[in-house]
Amino acid sequence: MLEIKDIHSYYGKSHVLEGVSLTVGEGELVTLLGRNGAGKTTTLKSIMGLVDTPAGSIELNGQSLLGQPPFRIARQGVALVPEHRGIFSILSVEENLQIAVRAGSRWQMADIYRWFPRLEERRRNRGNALSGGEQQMLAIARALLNDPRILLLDEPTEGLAPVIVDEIVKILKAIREEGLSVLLVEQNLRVCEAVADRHYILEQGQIVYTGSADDFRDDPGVRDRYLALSA
Ligand SMILES: Nc1ncnc2c1ncn2[C@@H]1O[C@H](COP(=O)(O)OP(=O)(O)OP(=O)(O)O)[C@@H](O)[C@H]1O
Repeated sequence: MLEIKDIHSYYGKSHVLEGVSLTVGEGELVTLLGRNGAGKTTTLKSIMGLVDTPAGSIELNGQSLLGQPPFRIARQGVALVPEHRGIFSILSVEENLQIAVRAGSRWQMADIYRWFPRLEERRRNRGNALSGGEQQMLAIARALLNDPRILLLDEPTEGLAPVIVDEIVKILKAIREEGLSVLLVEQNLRVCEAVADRHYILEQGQIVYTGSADDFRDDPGVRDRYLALSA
């Protein structure tokens, strides 16, 4: 499905990703962990064509994404939900969703309201009247309406109250059950362990660990070595 091999990414002269390789299989939910500044967001941006990635390869179902403009990458089935959510604050929830609806998409408004009853309750509220958790749900819902083949999520639970985090976990599990592939950047280990099939850890622009959910759970040393400061 998604196959990244040995990518190098830069901000100007600053060499941030130094040979990152990872894969996300069909229907797999994979997390990308690591301390602040490790390069997690940059990895998602590299997939989406938003940073300079002059070396390596990025393929979705065998088709190269590298070097294509972001709108083409989106059309090929990659959806990014960025950390700052990217919803329209002056539009209502319903309007935010309507402009993302695509004819022929696997998911339509009715599906979204079934998955996110809270968004249906709030459908006439403007984006800027929503809580952080509701904004996050709206951003995920908009991405789903685009009918992606893979969803890239950047810290969807950051700054949210525990009860809302639980709702996001439920949504992530539902997305996984639908068979959608997901690459999740997340600092909350409880969330990662609740939903993931596999984990990668990034450190200073390099992958330093990869393991199944079971391997990761059974090896607390990994956490101490690579994540202790941010967990
Ligand atoms: N627009 C930018 N211009 C220059 N350097 C940047 C830019 N964005 C990020 N960086 C640098 O790239 C490195 C990786 O940043 P990145 O945001 O990918 O890390 P991260 O693992 O997502 O961390 P965080 O959890 O803090 O978001 C950091 O050293 C950061 O300072």
